Formats: sequence, C-alpha cells, structure tokens
Amino acid sequence: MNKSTNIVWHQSSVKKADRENLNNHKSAVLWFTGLSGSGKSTLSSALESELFSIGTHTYRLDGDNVRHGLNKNLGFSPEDRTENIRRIGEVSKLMVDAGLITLTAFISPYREDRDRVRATLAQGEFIEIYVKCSLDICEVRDPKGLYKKVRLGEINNFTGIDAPYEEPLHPEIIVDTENQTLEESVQMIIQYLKEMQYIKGTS
Ligand SMILES: Nc1ncnc2c1ncn2[C@@H]1O[C@H](COP(=O)(O)OS(=O)(=O)O)[C@@H](OP(=O)(O)O)[C@H]1O
Ligand SMILES: Nc1ncnc2c1ncn2[C@@H]1O[C@H](COP(=O)(O)OP(=O)(O)O)[C@@H](O)[C@H]1O
Repeated sequence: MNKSTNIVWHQSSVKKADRENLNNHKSAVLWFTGLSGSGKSTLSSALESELFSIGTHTYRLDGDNVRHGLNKNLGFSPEDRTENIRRIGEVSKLMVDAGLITLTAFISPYREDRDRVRATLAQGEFIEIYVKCSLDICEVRDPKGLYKKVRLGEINNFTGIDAPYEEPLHPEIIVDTENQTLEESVQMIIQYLKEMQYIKGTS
C-alpha cells in the first residue's frame, strides 16, 4: 500500500543503459533461494569473488547481514518474511538501476514473494537460482548450529521444519550443492552469464 500522495517520479539524466555501457556488462539480480544451510551464502560469496576478479561491478546482499540493519525490525512470521523480501527486492532494483550485478542470498521461502520481485524488474533482470539441497544434508551441515537449536525446541517457525519452503517451479538455474562442488556451481553460473551475454567472454 502506498501511503504517500502527491509524489512524482524524477527521471535521472544518467540511465541504466549508460551505466551498463560504462561497466561493459549488463546489470541483473542473481536471486539465490534455498533452505538454511543449502549453500546460498557460500556460493554467492564465491561467485562474487570470481565476478569481481574478472572486472564485474557487483554487490551482495545476505539475509543475516540485512537483518542486522535495514530489516532489524522484522522476524520470521510469514508477514515479516514477505516484507523482508519486498524490501530486498526494492533495494535490488535500485542496485540493478545502478548498473550492478547484484547477488542476494535469502531463504525467500514463498514463491509469490519471489515472483513479485521478478515482476518489478525488466525481462531478464531477475535470475532465480535454486540452491538445491535436501533438508537432511542441510541439517548435517548445520553451519550455524541452528538446526540443533530447533531440535532442542529453542527456535520456532524454522524453514523446512515447522515453516514452509516453496521450491521454485521455473528457476533460470538450479545448483545441486549435494552433488556439485562449490567450484562447479560457480562455473555453471558464470557460464550462464556468458551464454546469455550478461558478461563478456568466450562461449
Ligand atoms: N525461524 C527461522 N527460519 C529460517 N531462518 C532463520 C530462522 N531464525 C533465524 N534464522 C536465520 O536467519 C536467516 C534467514 O534469513 P532470511 O532473511 O534469508 O529469511 S527469509 O528469506 O525472510 O525467510 C538464516 O540464514 P541462512 O542459514 O543463511 O539461510 C538463519 O541463519
Ligand atoms: N557444494 C557446496 N556448495 C556450497 N556449500 C557447501 C557445499 N558443500 C558443502 N557446503 C557447506 O555447506 C554450508 C552452507 O552454509 P551457508 O553457505 O551458510 O548456507 P546458507 O547461506 O544457504 O544458509 C557451508 O558450511 C559450506 O561449506
């Protein structure tokens, strides 16, 4: 709902296309989604390093980090998760407008919320990457000890346990972190970005 009235959109004289030309690559959001422990942070971080090393302008937004600041007033109820993703979507849109390849690492469990972000961006600017990993393996990995806390009854509404995760139906990319190495997943995404001409490169 828009509470503001009497507001008028102001066009910038420097356009997204100008920034993309200057950067020598397109801008887009790489939207990583998956269970806690599936590998969103690890993979998006490794990919950002790789993109940075080949001269790409990037920025990465990560669930835990954003919840320390911009979204510190939000919890894990369905409504708060929806608002979390809405805000991240808006921030991502600004970053795409700024010419960046933006990487986001949020569970983003609801299909409708992800699709809403997709709908705010232009065709091809939202690249959904499903970081696929079974709940069993995520729980074995338990990088932050959160699943252990869930089993001890210390955390409620945990995604995959007592809160839903809706798998993407038609993601642009699926990485299977149970069966692919980190490097294989990074290269798979780099390959996609080259093939679809977001970044320059052979193939
Ligand atoms: N109840 C519950 N459910 C899921 N996750 C929880 C919960 N409580 C805390 N955490 C920690 O918060 C991180 C998820 O935040 P997100 O902003 O990505 O979540 S969401 O997209 O709004 O669902 C998540 O980070 P990742 O493990 O990196 O996914 C957890 O570290
Ligand atoms: N192929 C892989 N890809 C990504 N992470 C992996 C892989 N194999 C094992 N891991 C491990 O799984 C854990 C994933 O944790 P993290 O990246 O924080 O997940 P998320 O951000 O989705 O919660 C890390 O400890 C990482 O080292």
